[in-house]
Amino acid sequence: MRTSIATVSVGGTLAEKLTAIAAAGFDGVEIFENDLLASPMSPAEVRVRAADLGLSIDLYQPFRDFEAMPADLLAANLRRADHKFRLMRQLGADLLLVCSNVSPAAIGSDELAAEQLRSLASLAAEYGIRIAYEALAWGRHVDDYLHAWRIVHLADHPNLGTCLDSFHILSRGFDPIGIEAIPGEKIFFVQLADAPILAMDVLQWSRHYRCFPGQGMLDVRGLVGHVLRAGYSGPLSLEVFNDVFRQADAGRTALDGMRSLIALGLPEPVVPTGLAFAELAVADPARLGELLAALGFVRTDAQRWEQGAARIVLRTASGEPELAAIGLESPDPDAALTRARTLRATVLPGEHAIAAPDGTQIVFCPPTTVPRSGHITHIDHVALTQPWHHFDEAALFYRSVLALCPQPSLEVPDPYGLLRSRAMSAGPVRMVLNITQVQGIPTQHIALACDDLVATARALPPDLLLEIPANYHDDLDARYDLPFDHRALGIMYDRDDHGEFLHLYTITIGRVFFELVQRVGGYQGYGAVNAPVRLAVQHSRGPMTPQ
Ligand SMILES: O=C(O)c1ccc(O)c(O)c1
Ligand SMILES: [Mg+2]
Repeated sequence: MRTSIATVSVGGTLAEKLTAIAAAGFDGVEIFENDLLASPMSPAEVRVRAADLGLSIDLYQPFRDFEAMPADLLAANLRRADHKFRLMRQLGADLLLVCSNVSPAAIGSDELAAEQLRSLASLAAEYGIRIAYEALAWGRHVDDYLHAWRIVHLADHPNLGTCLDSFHILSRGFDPIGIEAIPGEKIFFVQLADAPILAMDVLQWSRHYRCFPGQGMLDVRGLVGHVLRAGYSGPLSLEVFNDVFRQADAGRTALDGMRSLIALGLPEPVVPTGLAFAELAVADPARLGELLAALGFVRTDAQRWEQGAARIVLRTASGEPELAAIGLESPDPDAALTRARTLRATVLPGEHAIAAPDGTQIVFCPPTTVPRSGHITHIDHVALTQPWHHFDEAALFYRSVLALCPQPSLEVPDPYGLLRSRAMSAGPVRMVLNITQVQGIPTQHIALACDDLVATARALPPDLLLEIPANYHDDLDARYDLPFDHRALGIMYDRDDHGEFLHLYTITIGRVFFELVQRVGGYQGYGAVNAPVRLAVQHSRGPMTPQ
């Protein structure tokens, strides 16, 4: 399948966009009109530049508010189209996207829409150009892909087909199964975008929050299946409007887009079965060793500390302690590494090691079984702080390379801003991605699963624990009648429909702190309701000093 991407999807000038898109390995581009209008390059120069970079120009877009207009506007509209066809000839593009009319002047008549689109297609044919008609999710009369297809069918012109855009179809909840009823050769173009589920006006949602397939919650993979079964053989093209991507590095965004398309073509990945270890890079392991010993860990060699299946490695390195590597138990480490390589992940020296977007090393390990040795049984989750403009990239990486399922994003108030948090999980493997724009050194934490938190907390020296304000404990007393002394033990608490969650935090050393968690029943979350209190205390303790 050929790959393409709309220039609107990445940041930079048109020239910078084309360079980044070519470097990421795309076959072609959709030229977005705004990018051309703002460019000092003439259409002919753009054509040459794209050709030099090995990119075909697959589509020019958008052409707006054309169909089903009062008869007296048709001539002016065709004149406007004629200008664009001349432009496209210089550009070397032979496909024009016409999106459904949003003008209040548009008339709700399929016959009129078909008739005017037929005139447009006839004019286009004189230039060797074809028209792809797309239903915008907020079109005035046409907002459904099957409605757009009915009009195309009615118009019955060889130079007129339809353009399917996954966002417009899936955002409105339309069933994509209907795609299979459209003859493949009448699907002239396919645009792909994902999006997080947000309750907002669909136009705002589309223009600001689209993301690459796999980064959001829409079933883009399923839609592509329908498109292929319909017999479509043209390019799969990414069309993403995203405020963050516009500001991010074009090369990195384009590569991420390419990764999302590669992932769509791969079989479902091998799912990891456990968190094998967490490795911290530390200059002076003494303080962390002291903390681990207090938590009941036993040192098994110069660098390794273990308790049950929870393994912490302290690797000597300069700088503040930070999380350097995470071990993932995989039923097939070789296959996991091959998949990562296919998805253009950075493969590191050493066995089965790759780099996550934030530089954290991920190591695929074979599963092991370990006897219990204390109350701490294994690593429950690892929380990583991401730079704000790499959040979606990280989500795609953890999903496509590591087979973790994204959970909905949460927003957590911090005294100095807002923290966005998204868990990625597969069974017992849980990672939490946090982004914050709050000034300070971003923290990372390792949450250790414990089978009796009350007993463990009793044995801990209080000066190693984060002190939780009395107001929090007063509120817990108001809400629940808990059978343990949460106040004296410094334990925080949450409950959902499936079970209970008890947790506490250690002090922060460098960038890293530990959380001890006990899940009772089938509690699904991470105690996010308590995170604002934890963040406020961590700020007041001062380890997150502004950089
Ligand atoms: O937001 C828009 O107007 C717009 C334009 C062209 C498209 O292909 C599209 O999907 C959306
Ligand atoms: Mg589109």
